[in-house]
Amino acid sequence: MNIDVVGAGSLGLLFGGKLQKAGIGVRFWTRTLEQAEQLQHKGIMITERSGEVYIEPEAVQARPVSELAEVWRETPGDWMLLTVKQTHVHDFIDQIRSLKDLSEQHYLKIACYQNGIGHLDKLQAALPGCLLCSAITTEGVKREAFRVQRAGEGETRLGLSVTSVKREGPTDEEQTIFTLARLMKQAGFDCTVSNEIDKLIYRKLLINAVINPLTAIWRIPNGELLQRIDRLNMMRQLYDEALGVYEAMGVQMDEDLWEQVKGVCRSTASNTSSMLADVLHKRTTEVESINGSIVNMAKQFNLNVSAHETLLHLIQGMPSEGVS
Ligand SMILES: NC(=O)C1=CN([C@@H]2O[C@H](COP(=O)(O)OP(=O)(O)OC[C@H]3O[C@@H](n4cnc5c(N)ncnc54)[C@H](OP(=O)(O)O)[C@@H]3O)[C@@H](O)[C@H]2O)C=CC1
Ligand SMILES: CC(C)(CO)C(=O)C(=O)O
Repeated sequence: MNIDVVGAGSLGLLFGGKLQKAGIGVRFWTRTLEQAEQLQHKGIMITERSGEVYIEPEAVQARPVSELAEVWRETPGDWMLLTVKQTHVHDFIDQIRSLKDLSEQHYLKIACYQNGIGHLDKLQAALPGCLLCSAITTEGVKREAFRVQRAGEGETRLGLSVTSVKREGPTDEEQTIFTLARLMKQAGFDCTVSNEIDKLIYRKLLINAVINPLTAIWRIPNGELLQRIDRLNMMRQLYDEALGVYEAMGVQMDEDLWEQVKGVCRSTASNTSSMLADVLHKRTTEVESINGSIVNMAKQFNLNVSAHETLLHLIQGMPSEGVS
């Protein structure tokens, strides 16, 4: 079994590193040659509550993603874990577009970890023959060079979104996804297959659409959103607007979702949200695929989502190096 991890960032190094430690073959594909070389010289260090996991440099297979298509034609992998940000999905597509006509035996199976929505449609359009599995995870991981810090042990759910086009032919897609889940479990992750993955995608989207832009604008950790009534009111407005859109779309959410949103603020109280981290590092944020998606969905129903729209523009207008 060979797993290709595309994007050796926080999630990529955590999942790839632990899969490799469990004896599964892993190849890391980096954006730059420099990062591939760094991993091969330093190895990978994962710090978790239960201790440290170290992958020796000589055990790390890392190459720049520009070589992926060529290597794949010779030695195809079994699964690809796509752990780049939403803002880099189009670059990934450009790198592997030439693999879109692979044989039936070696078709691409990609597990997509991105927050927000929009990536599945882009991937499906560019790579119509591939199997797209969504990976929704509550892991909280940070990276500094070759070291990753796992905040706690989250849950990962794999599944086929209704937007994924069923592949033709005899392949049993569900069994294939169960196989990936088994490997993840073997590597120590709480990972199962869900037949409600769309609900989880929309739940996560709503949580990110409420917490991320506000923490990024106010530059506060997640828990501080609950400390003042004016912050809570703003959260509630974002929540109500998003829920109105979901209702119009016929997307069902749990009755206690508002409590769940506040629960995430509590359980990740000291976290710097990913959007705040991007703003602080002057990186392009994922706001377009988070609040921007809510705005786009609202347009289809002529709904007013002014809070999402305003935050979308405020965050898009923040200084960035324009790295994507
Ligand atoms: N971190 C977390 O705890 C969680 C993250 N997510 C989601 O998962 C996704 C990934 O997040 P995260 O791991 O934190 O992000 P990171 O920025 O840590 O990692 C992304 C990695 O992808 C690399 N990359 C960019 N473009 C390419 C490319 N074309 N080919 C190969 N590699 C590329 C980046 O390289 P470089 O650094 O050189 O630019 C970087 O190392 C995001 O959508 C995020 O919202 C979801 C749940 C939890
Ligand atoms: C749930 C939350 C808000 C945790 O920080 C997150 O997913 C993020 O920061 O992107």
